[in-house]
Amino acid sequence: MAKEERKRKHQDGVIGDGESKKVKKEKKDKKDKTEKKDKTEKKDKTEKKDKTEKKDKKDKKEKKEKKEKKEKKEGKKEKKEKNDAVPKSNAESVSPEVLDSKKSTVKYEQSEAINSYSQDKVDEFLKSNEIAIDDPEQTGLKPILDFSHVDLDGRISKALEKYPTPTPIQAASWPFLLSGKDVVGVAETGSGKTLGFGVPAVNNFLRLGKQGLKILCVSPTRELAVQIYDNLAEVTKSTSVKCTVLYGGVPKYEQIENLKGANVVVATPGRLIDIINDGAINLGTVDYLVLDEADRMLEKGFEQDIKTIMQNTAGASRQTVMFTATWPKEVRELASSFMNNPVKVNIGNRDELVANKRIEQIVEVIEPYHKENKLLSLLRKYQSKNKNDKILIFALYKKEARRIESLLQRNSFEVAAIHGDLSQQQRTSALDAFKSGRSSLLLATDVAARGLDIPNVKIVINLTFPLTVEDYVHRIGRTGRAGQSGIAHTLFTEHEKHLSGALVNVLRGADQPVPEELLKFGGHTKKKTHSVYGAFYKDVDTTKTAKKIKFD
Ligand SMILES: Nc1ncnc2c1ncn2[C@@H]1O[C@H](COP(=O)(O)OP(=O)(O)OP(=O)(O)O)[C@@H](O)[C@H]1O
Repeated sequence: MAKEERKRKHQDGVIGDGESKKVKKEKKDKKDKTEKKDKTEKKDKTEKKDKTEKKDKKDKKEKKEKKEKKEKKEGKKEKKEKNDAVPKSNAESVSPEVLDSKKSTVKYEQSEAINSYSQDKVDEFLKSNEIAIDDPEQTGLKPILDFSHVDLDGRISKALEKYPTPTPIQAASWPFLLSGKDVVGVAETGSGKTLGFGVPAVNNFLRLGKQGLKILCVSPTRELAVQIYDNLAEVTKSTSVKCTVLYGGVPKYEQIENLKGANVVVATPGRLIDIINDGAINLGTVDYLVLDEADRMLEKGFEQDIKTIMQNTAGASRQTVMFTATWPKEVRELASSFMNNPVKVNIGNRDELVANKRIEQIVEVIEPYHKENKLLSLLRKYQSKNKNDKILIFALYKKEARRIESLLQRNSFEVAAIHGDLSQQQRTSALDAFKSGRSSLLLATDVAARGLDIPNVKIVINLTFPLTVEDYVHRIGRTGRAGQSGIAHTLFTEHEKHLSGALVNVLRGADQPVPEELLKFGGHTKKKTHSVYGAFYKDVDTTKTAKKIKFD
């Protein structure tokens, strides 16, 4: 097992539920394999004869399939040539637009309001919001600049009333999602991605009079699954659409009961597969599948689960949607193997790893043994400014989290904690206390790094740097959400020096100051440090000589 993967497994909740089951299953599979081997050898002899006969048949079949494939390809090429004939900048001429997607039932009509605005206006909007759209079919669909520009079911529009305008990721991705296209949406943390994929899903469900279980959204952590569920339940509250959520750490019975009549399921992969194996859910009708935090879902720890889930859904007629704030090159190929000609909507230059620019990033290079005292003084400093400012502290491992939790308690800090040694009930109530403001300090492992939308987190403190710089971007993204500002204060030690180059790039990319001490690790910058993410570093200035930090 790769070192990084092993490290991940020591973290809590980041790896999917049902991990131990997986190991048991592997053992069982191994045993079964040895038994099977003897049988197979005997069988092989008899089969050899049959095979020769079958081979001839197979060859004929393959020839036929090849021919069909070739014909199909030529057909596609013809279609592409047709699309290429529509100039990108001349999208108005396609209006009024009724786009039949590959999913025959889905229709999206570009509204008069959208048709009436000029390409210059569109270009200006795309430019000022740093939106890049890569549409392989060149449909020329324009972004929506206002909620009224899209014909949403009235009950959904009502749920959106509290928001003034669509966020850039919503504006740019909705036309494609409503058209039934596969979409990869990459946008900064806290930029409204949940409604980005949720609203079109529910709208098409209602508009097309769908029935049964149609929408499945898979998320890497239990807390995030619950949050997505809450969002979708809010959007659908005055409709007959039934949403439900499946996650581990709590009894299955009630969740299975709730599946009856569900149209939308939000789930963590481990519990979902468990319920598939119980035969208690049929995903065969699912035609809208979302991977939230998609890069995380495609990492090795989840990859096989995702494949299993995909195989259980409606296949060819499935619309597949992946949303994320970080999109390392290394997962893109795998992602595209699950998708059909996806449209890529990129907000900000997300080909590079970029943090939310509204977050003030402070990085202090310190000696490891100073970390705990430093944490205490930081907490005093930030709490003296405003006692009620919410502060989220990240530790790397649950063992560390436990130690820090008691350190804080000994020093009279009231802290809620969320890590894998706690029961799901304790995790949920700690998160609730922090969300509601009853507790202004939350100590967490990376189980809380991704996706959690906690109002008014003012400060994120990284007590220990995460395993990857992507995780860093997600962690600090718990502040500065929905247009607000925030502070991320990171303690960086020699133990993480292999990530210094990547961190320098993130700081520079967000116009943040780079401490001298961090640059001094420059000579140690490695090109590849994570088995999945691989090299995502730009070159950094390594001309400064590295000064070795001494440890006692
Ligand atoms: N159109 C909108 N206008 C203003 N706020 C919005 C809009 N859409 C969603 N929001 C709010 O923005 C906040 C962040 O949204 P969300 O949790 O979907 O972010 P995200 O992009 O998924 O972040 P992450 O990458 O961390 O998962 C939420 O509180 C949500 O209610």
